[in-house]
Amino acid sequence: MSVVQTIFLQFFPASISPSLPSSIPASNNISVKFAIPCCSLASPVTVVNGNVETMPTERNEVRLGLPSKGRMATDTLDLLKDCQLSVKQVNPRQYVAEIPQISNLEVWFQRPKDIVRKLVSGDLDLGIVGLDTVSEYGQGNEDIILVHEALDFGDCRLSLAIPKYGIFENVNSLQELAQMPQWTPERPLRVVTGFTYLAPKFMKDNGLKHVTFSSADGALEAAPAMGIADAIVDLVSSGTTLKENNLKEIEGGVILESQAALVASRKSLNLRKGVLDITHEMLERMEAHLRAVGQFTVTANMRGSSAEEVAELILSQTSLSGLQGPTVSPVFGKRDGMVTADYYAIVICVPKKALYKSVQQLRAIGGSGVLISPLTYIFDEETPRWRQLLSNLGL
Ligand SMILES: Nc1ncnc2c1ncn2[C@@H]1O[C@H](COP(=O)(O)OP(=O)(O)OP(=O)(O)O)[C@@H](O)[C@H]1O
Ligand SMILES: O=P(O)(O)OC[C@H]1O[C@H](OP(=O)(O)OP(=O)(O)O)[C@H](O)[C@@H]1O
Ligand SMILES: [Mg+2]
Repeated sequence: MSVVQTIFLQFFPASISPSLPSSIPASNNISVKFAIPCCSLASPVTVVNGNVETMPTERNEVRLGLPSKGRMATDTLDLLKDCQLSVKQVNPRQYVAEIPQISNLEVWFQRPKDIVRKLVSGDLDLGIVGLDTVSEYGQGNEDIILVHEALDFGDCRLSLAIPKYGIFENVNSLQELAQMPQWTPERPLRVVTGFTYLAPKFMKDNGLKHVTFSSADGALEAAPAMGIADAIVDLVSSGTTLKENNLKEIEGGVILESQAALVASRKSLNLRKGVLDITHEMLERMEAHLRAVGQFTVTANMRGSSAEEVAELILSQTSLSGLQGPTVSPVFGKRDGMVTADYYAIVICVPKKALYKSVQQLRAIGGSGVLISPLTYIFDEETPRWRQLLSNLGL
């Protein structure tokens, strides 16, 4: 990690821009903070990697935005709980809370779209929201960084859907939809969606010309049957809502795949004290938990004349190799006054789907006293996502 130097300079507003950025080489990673005396309106600026950045609003606490309601709210709290991060909310109508395990962190409950907006405005530093919301409301803003893009809940896809009936009966791909003679400048394809940024962008990127959009917040699936629209762009998970409303997805019609993600403001990571450390801790806890989901530790006793012999036996079985090979330790006993190891205890890590097969294979090679317990965390040496985040920040 490179060193970030901080230089405090005093200056008057008129002298700010011309000389500073060019005098600082981009590779030097120098952070320059300006204190502006007698001028409460101007924000301090910082130079990171040669770029001038405005300091987000002055405050000391780090802020994490969590969904206040809707289907993501409970799952988000459950994930944090599984990471031993308990969100303490005094009462459900209060929008601020704390996580006692992480000091100086404020939790703010907000609607998902507002979490993204507030990350962009600098009113939040971190957030947990769906990737669909990040893309729709972040609109490609480079200040929003995906810290963990796969939190393993809120899985859905943003998809274009059309009726199964009428003129669409034999239309099964985006290409076929685009080539329908019905769509003209006078009578365009009418699409209803809550994704008013992503949907038009997708249609444009895919060369669909005669399209108009209207927006609605919910129950979009009713619009085609009501005659209000020809097609919809909405989230699909199980596909039940589409099916129940006689709609279908088409080939090439998936706009994006989504699940919950941990996101952060680049500015906050670069400039606000404590944000990078808190992000690191949250990322480590989340990765350790998510890696452990569905994994079990299996311990058993095996008879053998040496640890190597037992290890060889175990490694000869396809379902018993574990995360990094088996741990084999001697179990000592006393025979004829001599301390000997007739048994070896083995410990392996097995995914849930291979659990029963592993037990069968262990028994087949002489394993006994098989104990199984679920894994809570797997902490790796250093998470690739952390390295990627640092490199993304130029650190
Ligand atoms: N059917 C679904 N299955 C799984 N995840 C979904 C589904 N629908 C939405 N999501 C995920 O949950 C997030 C929140 O959706 P939800 O419907 O709770 O709120 P919203 O409709 O976006 O918010 P609001 O009601 O405040 O406008 C979505 O952005 C998406 O990531
Ligand atoms: O494929 P499915 O599993 O049927 O899920 C898809 C539905 O879920 C979401 O609606 P939600 O239930 O959030 O209601 P909303 O329209 O009020 O947001 C989405 O807008 C779809 O309507
Ligand atoms: Mg919804």
